Amino acid sequence: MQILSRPYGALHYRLDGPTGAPVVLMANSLGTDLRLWEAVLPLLPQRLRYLRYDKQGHGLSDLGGADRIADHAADAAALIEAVAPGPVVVLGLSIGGLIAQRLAADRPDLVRALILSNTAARLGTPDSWQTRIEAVERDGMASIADAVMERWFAPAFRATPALALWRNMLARTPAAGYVAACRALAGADQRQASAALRLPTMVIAGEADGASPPDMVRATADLIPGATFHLIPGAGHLPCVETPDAHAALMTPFLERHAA
Ligand SMILES: O=C(O)CCC(=O)CC(=O)O
Repeated sequence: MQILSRPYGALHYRLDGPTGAPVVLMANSLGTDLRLWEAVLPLLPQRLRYLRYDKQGHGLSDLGGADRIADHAADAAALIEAVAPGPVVVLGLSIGGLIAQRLAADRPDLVRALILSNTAARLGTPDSWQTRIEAVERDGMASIADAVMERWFAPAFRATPALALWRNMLARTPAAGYVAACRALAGADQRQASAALRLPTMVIAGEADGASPPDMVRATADLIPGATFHLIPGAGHLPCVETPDAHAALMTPFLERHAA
């Protein structure tokens, strides 16, 4: 297990791939840990190195209490500086995509190109996040799990035995870590900063995504000059889990081109 020391404690990460190869940083969604990428990782170019991590308050990382996306972006910057010779390609999914956009805005020296999957420059509303925070604080993580599974996955995947594992991952996320990340999402509006981004960017949506529907994702692609928009038919919020072949097929040419 690999650990980066942060002021609040340990940040758990994992680096896979050939020593010295160009690095791709992968930033997870809300309520998931670095296992999010396990199905898609073997399908991506094997000449590259993949740096995954558990954002604070998730997986094996300590709870930092960060309630701003900028704090999560600072963790990502520290990880790149410690582990990878930046600039790197950053792949962020959902809140991970907001972290990626913030990182590219705050530390353009560390980011070579962006893949923004199932995300937007603004996700939900402060009120919708407050409602979710109150539900978790009152009734615990398990109380929101069924509704979240419906937003994460299309019906066909929800009928498979694998659903139980993803439900468990969510339900076992520390409530305090989840709530802190919800607070960061409530305050996150990257629209102005992302409109000023000037780097190669691909944006991916899932046709059946109930958390970041295609129109919302497309609006963010339209905001970033030169960004390309791609839709995965039948995919929900986590195409790296549900349709890894299609997700990898879209990302591979971009990675081959931009991960120097
Ligand atoms: O997945 C994320 O990072 C945030 C978007 C969301 O609300 C996903 C969910 O439905 O839990």
